[in-house]
Amino acid sequence: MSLDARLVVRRDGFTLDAVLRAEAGEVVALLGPNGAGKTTALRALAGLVPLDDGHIELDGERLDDPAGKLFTAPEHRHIGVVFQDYLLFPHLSAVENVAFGPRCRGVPRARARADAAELLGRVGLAEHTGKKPRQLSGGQAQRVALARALATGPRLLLLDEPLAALDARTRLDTRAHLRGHLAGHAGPTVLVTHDPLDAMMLADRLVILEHGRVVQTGDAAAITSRPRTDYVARLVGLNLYRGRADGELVRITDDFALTTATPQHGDVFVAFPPAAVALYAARPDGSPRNTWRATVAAVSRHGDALRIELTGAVTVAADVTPAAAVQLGLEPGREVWASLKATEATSYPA
Ligand SMILES: Nc1ncnc2c1ncn2[C@@H]1O[C@H](COP(=O)(O)OP(=O)(O)OP(=O)(O)O)[C@@H](O)[C@H]1O
Repeated sequence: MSLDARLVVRRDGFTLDAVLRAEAGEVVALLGPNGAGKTTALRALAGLVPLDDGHIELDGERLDDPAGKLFTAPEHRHIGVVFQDYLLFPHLSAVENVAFGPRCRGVPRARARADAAELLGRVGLAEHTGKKPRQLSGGQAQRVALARALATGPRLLLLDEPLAALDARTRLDTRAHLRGHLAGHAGPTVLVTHDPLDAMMLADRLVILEHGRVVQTGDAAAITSRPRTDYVARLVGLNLYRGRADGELVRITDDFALTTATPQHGDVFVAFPPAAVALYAARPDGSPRNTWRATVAAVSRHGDALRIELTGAVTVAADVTPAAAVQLGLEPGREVWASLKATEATSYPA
């Protein structure tokens, strides 16, 4: 069971053109900012938005192929979908909601109900099978929606912002459970989210979508250590620059260069965490490399630290302790010296 798709959907002022592949049992997260095209991609996979070009192939079977005028209706795709707001039938109980799909496919009532009850038990809702959606908490409704999507034995499972409707506390618990439930699905899973934590905790692989295009793909470790766009760098909290490397020296602009720990040649990215940037009132002694003058543009709270946005030869974020911020008098307009250890800066081919 595998998914092989190139999704092309054209709209006024927006084009989605994304290649998406997922293996059996693999969970792929489509992650991107608002308007990147995540929902459009998911709806195209589900057959709710027709492709303008490209193809969708599941288990080697072509579902959609606009060039060959092939389109498979949503109900014939064998795809399970968990929508963002779950879309449970309000007048049906949890067990009836889950049994609905199999009943529509001709499974006898008693059998469908027994299977549905079994599925609800698996997602920890054995005690709640008779409840209507309005009698369920957000986290419980989410699990009913998941059980309903799995009830027809789908070849592909799609989840649209599966945790977005939940409060922070429920989200934490549900995220942990959801990961386990997804592992029980034999086919590929594609989930859409704009929350990097959801993506990294739930998915085996991340596909980053920006402006309708795939800009980066890889597992969480690869993406977080080697971001390739500003969006991804901000997501994982790294400073990111493009430059030209000649050995350890990377020229970022005409009058700014950084020394890194990783010799490269040609076009590269340079990344380092804000905590690797140290700030001083006067030019620090003994560390001539990677030291530059900067001006504080903004100060904000970031966990236990303060995040200092600096302008100057380059724009950079630095994390300092509140004590250091007070000592240095860090406030917008303050001039400081910034310093970065070469061992903290990584460069990799662009
Ligand atoms: N039915 C539609 N008709 C025309 N344009 C649309 C339609 N739906 C979405 N769009 C546009 O397509 C683009 C992608 O939207 P989409 O909802 O897929 O993005 P998204 O990544 O899911 O964003 P969000 O995280 O905000 O849900 C946007 O520019 C949006 O305005």
